[in-house]
Amino acid sequence: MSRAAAERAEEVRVTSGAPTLRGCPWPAARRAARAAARPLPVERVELAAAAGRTLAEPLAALTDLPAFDTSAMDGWAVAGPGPWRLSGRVLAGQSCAPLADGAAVEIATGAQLPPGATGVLRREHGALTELPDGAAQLRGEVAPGQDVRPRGQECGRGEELLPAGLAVTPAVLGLAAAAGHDRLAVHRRPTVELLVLGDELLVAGLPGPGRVRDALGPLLPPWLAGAGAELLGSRHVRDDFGLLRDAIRHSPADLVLTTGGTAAGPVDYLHAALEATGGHPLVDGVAVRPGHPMLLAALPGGRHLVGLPGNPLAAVAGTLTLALPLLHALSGRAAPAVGPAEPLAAALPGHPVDTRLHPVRRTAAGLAPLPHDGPAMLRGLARAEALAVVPPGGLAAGEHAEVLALPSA
Ligand SMILES: Nc1nc2c(c(=O)[nH]1)N[C@H]1C(S)=C(S)[C@@H](COP(=O)(O)OP(=O)(O)OC[C@H]3O[C@@H](n4cnc5c(N)ncnc54)[C@H](O)[C@@H]3O)O[C@H]1N2
Ligand code: MOO
Repeated sequence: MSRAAAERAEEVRVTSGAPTLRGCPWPAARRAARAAARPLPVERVELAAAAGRTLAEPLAALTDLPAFDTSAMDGWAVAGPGPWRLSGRVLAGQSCAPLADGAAVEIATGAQLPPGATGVLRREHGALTELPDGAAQLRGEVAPGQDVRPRGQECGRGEELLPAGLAVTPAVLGLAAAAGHDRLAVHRRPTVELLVLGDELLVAGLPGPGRVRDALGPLLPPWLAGAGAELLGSRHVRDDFGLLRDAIRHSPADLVLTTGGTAAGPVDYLHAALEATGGHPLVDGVAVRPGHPMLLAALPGGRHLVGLPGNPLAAVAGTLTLALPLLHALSGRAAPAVGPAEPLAAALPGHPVDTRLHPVRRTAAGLAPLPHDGPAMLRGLARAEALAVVPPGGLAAGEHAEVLALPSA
């Protein structure tokens, strides 16, 4: 089969996929994005390469932690009740001969406790005197087991430390190393190509008559990276049907993310380009403000497209509603935990039928709505900690709102 014929066959398959949700309720759109993809294949990679990916298997301890009885303080390991006769020293990384009752050895934090030791006397709590034979005698109070981290205190060998589906953060890397891992089983990173549409956009300098700065080219990549994606590239595509069609058709990315061109303006070619490339809309418009023209589509070759509206706050809504849930699904990442609903410090008016997403900050009085929340504005978002989810009809002051955390970068 020629490449063109193969592409056509694939296009037919995509077109006969799931039904299109049009103008669907906001919660259903998020669920549809999450359900649109399966996790990418599993790879075993070195720890450094696993950062930012997602655990494909539960992380089990390969050893007891600590792996040996450990001194938690600098001082002396002692055996039995005092006073003790002092001899020698054991440092971290060294091993030491057994201690008989009445004996003590100088010990460093992290050193292996000698067999027979019953506790550790901190340096600042012990007093040394000289015995008639010239040896040192140690006095002090030590409870049994004091300042000892016993073997297996944190976990036993084979114990599950973390579940699959967790993002590999720096803390996860540290724990994996501590527990004896050299490599981790993680999902392949989803790849993304960002296509920024709009002839009016400037990438540098001052906005001028009819010209606006591209706000989404700088805003989106850190969020995509934070979601575990690999950005293959970010480029501007002129308002030209053929250029957009070809950019979508030939993108090698798992997710083609576009900004602008979702509505019905004279040069809004996204829907037509999607159709021409054999894409099948899964979600076409969502009952949410801002952001209602956002869309999600299946593309030939198992790829996906998320179309973010051009207005920057609407694009953010589309990112949170469609792009990030899809990326989480591809990465095999568990959905971020939804926090408890929080009380509002002031009323948040609603849309008659759509969900609203409103930038908020947490204050002592509750969630404070931020001004400058228009679809074309980022001033409110830039100070926001989260977006409050406002159901149709709105919420009064004191009522509780679900909050959508802004993604980490
Ligand atoms: N007749 C209708 N017109 C519009 C509707 C509608 O329902 N009926 N919806 C409006 C809504 S809501 C939105 S949101 C926008 C969506 O428009 P597009 O996705 O087609 O985006 P553009 O037309 O290309 O741009 C809209 C606006 O955003 C600015 N923009 C675009 N990209 C960027 C960027 N990267 N950085 C900063 N600003 C950007 C662009 O200059 C426009 O001002 O459609 C409404 N119209
Ligand atoms: O999605 Mo539009 O930005 O609601 O105005």
